[in-house]
Amino acid sequence: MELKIGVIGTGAIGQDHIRRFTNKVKGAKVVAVTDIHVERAEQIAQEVGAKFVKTGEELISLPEVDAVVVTSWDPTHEQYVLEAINHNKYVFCEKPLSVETEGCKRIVDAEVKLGKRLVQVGFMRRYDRGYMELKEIIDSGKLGEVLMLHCAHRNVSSGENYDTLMAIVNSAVHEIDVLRWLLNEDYVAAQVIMPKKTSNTHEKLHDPQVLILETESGIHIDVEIFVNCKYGYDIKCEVVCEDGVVSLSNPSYSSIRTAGKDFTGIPIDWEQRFEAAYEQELQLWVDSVTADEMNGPTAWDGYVASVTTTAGTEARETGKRVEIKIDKCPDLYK
Ligand SMILES: NC(=O)c1ccc[n+]([C@@H]2O[C@H](COP(=O)([O-])OP(=O)(O)OC[C@H]3O[C@@H](n4cnc5c(N)ncnc54)[C@H](O)[C@@H]3O)[C@@H](O)[C@H]2O)c1
Ligand SMILES: O[C@H]1[C@H](O)[C@@H](O)[C@H](O)[C@@H](O)[C@H]1O
Repeated sequence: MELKIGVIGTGAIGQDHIRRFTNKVKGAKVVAVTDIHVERAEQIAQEVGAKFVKTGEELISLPEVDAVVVTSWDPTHEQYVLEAINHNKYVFCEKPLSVETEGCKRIVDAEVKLGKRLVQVGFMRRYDRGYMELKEIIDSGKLGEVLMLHCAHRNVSSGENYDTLMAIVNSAVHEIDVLRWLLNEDYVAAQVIMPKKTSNTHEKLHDPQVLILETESGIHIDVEIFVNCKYGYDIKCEVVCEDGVVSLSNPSYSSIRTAGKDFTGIPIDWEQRFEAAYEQELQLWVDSVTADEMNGPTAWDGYVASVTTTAGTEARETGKRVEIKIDKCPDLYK
């Protein structure tokens, strides 16, 4: 039996996910879509044989929709996730779970009240082979204790609507989630350094920024966020341990050597860099919904990410080291 999915938001990643559900993921079918950009959504609905509906609320209430995917703009996520929980339906929500920590908390409270986990957050890096290998090496203890992590999150360019706030809330949120998963510990403090601003940005965006995090055991993490780096989509993560260093490398299957130089490709965007991770993420989500048991990144992970990004924002605004205080984790998420 196929899982029948409704997708809210048929923009860039919404279309990518619809394509994956249609062509790659086994056991699922997109049966309904909605977007405020009606014409495009209607066309996509027609292409995949789905129904177009006018609103997210209407889509969630359709009896033929078993599970919901939220790929609309950040500020709309919370309302649709809460609505799906009200309808007792599984929901996959792209990050961030909510633009406010209080919003994430409302979602966590709704799940706790229901006594069941229905939400998965789109932190796809946990499904990337590179990060999985780093985790395996760290967990094996072969290199001793982890001491420091040096990371970079570089995008080729950012749009006019991408502002200073988003560097941490929209981009570094991926590192915030995946590094916590990698190290199996939470953060205790954040600081932000604002280096010299690139000329390839606009007035509302200070680019690059450096986010510094400290974990419970004292591990130091620095994350460079540079979203107009121009040359490629470059995600770096170097883990410095007591007895060695382990680093992420970009997936690359060939290189060219000529005229005394060695050229290796760099992915151009997140879609290319994390293609395999997105596919695995959605396949495992479909499998877990079908088995009626969630096992991906939870609403609690979305909440912790939000507490951390909020502390990062405060640290940037005040120029101070800000402590990160996380509520007690409810039993539902242990
Ligand atoms: N995991 C990742 O790597 C990743 C990558 C890209 C985007 N995202 C997240 O996915 C979301 C979408 O990003 P995008 O790049 O596809 O943006 P986008 O602007 O291309 O698409 C968003 C779509 O949502 C629609 N929309 C907005 N409000 C709506 C509403 N109330 N009801 C229905 N449709 C609505 C817009 O019309 C648009 O078509 C964002 O939250 C973003 O943070 C995650
Ligand atoms: O929304 C996108 C997306 O999450 C990408 O994975 C990230 O690299 C970008 O910086 C961000 O703007």
